[in-house]
Amino acid sequence: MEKEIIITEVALRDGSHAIGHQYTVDQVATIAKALNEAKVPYIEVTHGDGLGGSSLQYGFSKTDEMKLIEAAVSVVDFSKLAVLLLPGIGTIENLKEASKIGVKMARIATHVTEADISKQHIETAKNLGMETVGFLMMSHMAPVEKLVEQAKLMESYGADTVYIVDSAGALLPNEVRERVKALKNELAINIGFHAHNNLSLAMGNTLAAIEEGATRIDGSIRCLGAGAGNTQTEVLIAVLERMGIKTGIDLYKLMDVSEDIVSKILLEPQIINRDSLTLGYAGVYSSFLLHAKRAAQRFGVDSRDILMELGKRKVVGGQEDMIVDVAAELSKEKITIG
Ligand SMILES: CC[C@H](O)CC(=O)C(=O)O
Ligand SMILES: [Mn+2]
Repeated sequence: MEKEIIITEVALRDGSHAIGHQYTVDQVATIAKALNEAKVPYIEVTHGDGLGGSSLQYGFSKTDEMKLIEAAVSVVDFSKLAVLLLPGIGTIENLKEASKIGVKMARIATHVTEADISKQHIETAKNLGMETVGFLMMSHMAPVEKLVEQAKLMESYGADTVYIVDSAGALLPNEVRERVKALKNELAINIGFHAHNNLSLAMGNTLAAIEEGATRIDGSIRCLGAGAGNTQTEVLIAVLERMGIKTGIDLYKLMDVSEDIVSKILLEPQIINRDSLTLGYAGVYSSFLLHAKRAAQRFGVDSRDILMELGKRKVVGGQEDMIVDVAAELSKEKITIG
């Protein structure tokens, strides 16, 4: 049977981390329109930390995300809009509002061991008639059996798809393979994969996931995502075409969106530098990058030391306040030793 891979473009959500949540209505409308013309099936738009993410803890958005979602909805006639929601940050009310605006897919994200908190949100999204995804973040932190157990919970709540999310870009190809294989064996729903390129493994890991049966794949155009970014969408489409795998996306048009539009809004090109590399090496949430850089500057310490310590303490999403605590502790040690 011919393989078909369904892509979700996440630059307008995951990429929000990389630009400090500064998207404007104009930028979102222009990019969404161009992605729609390139026939990208799903486009995700929200604050980087999902609906309701705009806050002191996660960083304030320049523009109300509902305005961004509205702008995207108004320019698409092919692509479907998706939102991310982390229970505890986003609310059922946010979900209802997004659905009313015209969002067709809800991706409910939890830490890999906390799927049980997604029940109410998955069920509500289903009742609203939305396609529903369970998004298991920081998947490298749980053994395969735990991941399967948690994915089964999301399936039992009604999720149409469960994603393995390599939030830290820390998974190795063999670890991706064993995770996808186990989920394929144990679940009846679609399996998805979301990568980060901190160890330069996003493409390799994505191909490994596809080979093991994942059919829902995330990419960010121009690599515009947290940390070193995600699997670069336009590159992935070219590779998949070479492999004879269909996505329905127009490669030339996507290249043009990357080159002519998205490159212009990047603060700096998405590269693997010492900070993003340390995220993957230490197994730290990619969205912590800018917070750690700011804390390093404020306390006069090396951002890599902060990230390594966060990795050692197994800090997870929602514990962003720990970044400042760790930086302060490291600076105190420095003064004491010095
Ligand atoms: C904070 C939400 C996070 O950015 C979701 C995601 O894309 C990931 O865990 O990689
Ligand atoms: Mn991500």
